[in-house]
Amino acid sequence: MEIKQHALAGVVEFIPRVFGDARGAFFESFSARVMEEAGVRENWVQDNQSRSDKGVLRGLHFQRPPHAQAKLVRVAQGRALDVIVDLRRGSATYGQHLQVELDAQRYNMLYVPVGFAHGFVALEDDTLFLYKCSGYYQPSAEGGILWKDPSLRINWGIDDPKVSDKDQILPVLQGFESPF
Ligand SMILES: Cc1cn([C@H]2C[C@H](O)[C@@H](COP(=O)(O)OP(=O)(O)O[C@H]3O[C@H](C)C(=O)[C@H](O)[C@H]3O)O2)c(=O)[nH]c1=O
Repeated sequence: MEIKQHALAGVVEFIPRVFGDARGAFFESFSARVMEEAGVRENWVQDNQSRSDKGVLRGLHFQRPPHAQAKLVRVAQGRALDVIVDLRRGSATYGQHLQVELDAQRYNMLYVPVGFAHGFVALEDDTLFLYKCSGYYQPSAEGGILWKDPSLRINWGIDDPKVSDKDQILPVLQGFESPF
């Protein structure tokens, strides 16, 4: 397992060893020991899975404390461009974002600490997006930032994504009071 510390403090990418053979492929999709080695210490309490066709964009979401969630995200089928935005008020990289392509060839995974808004756009049909959460779903604590906020300068690589009505009315970062 390759462990890559990204420029946004605390964000870690895991690139597992994938064992291919004539039958297909195998890889370890979660190891508490590897998390410990990487300094990731979370109590994962909920696994989520969503399926999205090409062009579907979900995000940018978070849950406010005390229901904030760290996430460990990966793609089990297809490909997605994952995007996280640093909303930690004390962070030197506040408002900055990171993009990581997740796919079902390398099976790379991204650890997203508490304090980030998270979203992705599916790059292929039938993209299966799986993620662990360190907090349970709490609808009343849901918040987010508008995916196309011009101040974020995110290049999603797609002009007209399919976005839920709920996500189309999320606030922009300017004037936003981060809860982190
Ligand atoms: C997130 C969630 C949703 N739901 C229900 C609520 C709705 O009836 C339905 C779809 O929810 P939503 O439209 O919020 O799903 P996404 O747009 O994929 O939301 C996710 O999108 C981005 C990528 C994230 O990082 C978050 O984990 C999450 O907000 O599933 C649940 O029952 N439990 C849950 O944990």
